[in-house]
Amino acid sequence: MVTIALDGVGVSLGRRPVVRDVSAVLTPGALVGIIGPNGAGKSTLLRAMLGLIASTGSIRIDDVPLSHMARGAVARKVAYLPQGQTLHWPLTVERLVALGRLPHLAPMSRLGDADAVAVERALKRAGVADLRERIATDLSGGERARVLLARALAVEAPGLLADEPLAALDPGHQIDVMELLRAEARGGSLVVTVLHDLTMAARYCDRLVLIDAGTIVADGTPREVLTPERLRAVYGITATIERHGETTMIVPTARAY
Ligand SMILES: Nc1ncnc2c1ncn2[C@@H]1O[C@H](COP(=O)(O)OP(=O)(O)OP(=O)(O)O)[C@@H](O)[C@H]1O
Repeated sequence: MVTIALDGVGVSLGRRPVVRDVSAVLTPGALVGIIGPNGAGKSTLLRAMLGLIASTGSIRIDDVPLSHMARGAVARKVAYLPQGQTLHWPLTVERLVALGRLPHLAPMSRLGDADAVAVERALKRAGVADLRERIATDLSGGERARVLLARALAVEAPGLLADEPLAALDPGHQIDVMELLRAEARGGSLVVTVLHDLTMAARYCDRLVLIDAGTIVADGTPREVLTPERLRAVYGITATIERHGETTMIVPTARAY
C-alpha cells in the first residue's frame, strides 16, 4: 500500500504558476479521478508527485519527503502512465512492456523469472497478450495506449498515476480500462487517473478532485463534485446530469457564457 500526501504544493513553469497551493491526501483503496479543463495543471501535478518536475510545498510518499527519495525508489512505489506518449524504438510489444521492470533491475542485469511473470500478467490484464509479437511503433493509437498501460502495470508498484488512459480508446476498451483501474484500487492499490470523460469519472471513480487554474476547487464523491453550478463555473458549460441508480450520465449541452 502507498499513500501520497500533498501539502501546499506549487509548480511554476516558465515563471508561470501552473499548480497553486494543492493539498490532498491520496490514499489506496478508492479510485481517484483528477478532472478539470485543458491547461488546469492536472498533468503537471502528476509529474510533480513523481518528482519529475520541481515543486514547492511538501510531497510525501508513505510519509517520506519526495526530495529524500531516489528516482528508482519512487518508480518502484508509483508507476506512471504519461499522457499521449510517442514511441521511437521499433521494439516488440513484449519487450516494451518488459521495460516496466527496469525499476526492479540492478544495472546491467537481465530479467529474471519473477519479471517474466509480471510482464505476462500485465500483457493479459491490459488485454494485449495477442499483440506481444507486434512491433510497438506499428500499432494503432488505441492498441499503443493499451500496451503503454501494460508497461505501467508491469511495474507492479503499489501505486499508479495514469494520465488520460482513455484517450484513443473505443468504448469497449474504455470500460475495460476503467474496470481494471477500479479493481486495482479496490484491491488496495493507490490509483489516481486524469480523465476528461465526466460520465466515466462519475461512474467509476470513488473520489474526484476537480482542478481549475492550478488549484483544487472541489474534492469529494462524484455526486458532491459534479454539480451543474461547478460545471458551469469551471468548464464553462451547461450539462444535463441524469442519475439512474448507481449510474450518472453527464451530457454537456452547450457553452455557458
Ligand atoms: N514548459 C512550460 N512552460 C510554460 N508553461 C507550460 C509549460 N508546460 C506546460 N505549461 C502550461 O501549464 C499549464 C498546465 O499544463 P498541464 O499539461 O498540466 O495541463 P492539463 O490540466 O494536464 O491540461 P490538458 O487537459 O490539456 O492535458 C498549461 O497552461 C500549459 O500551457
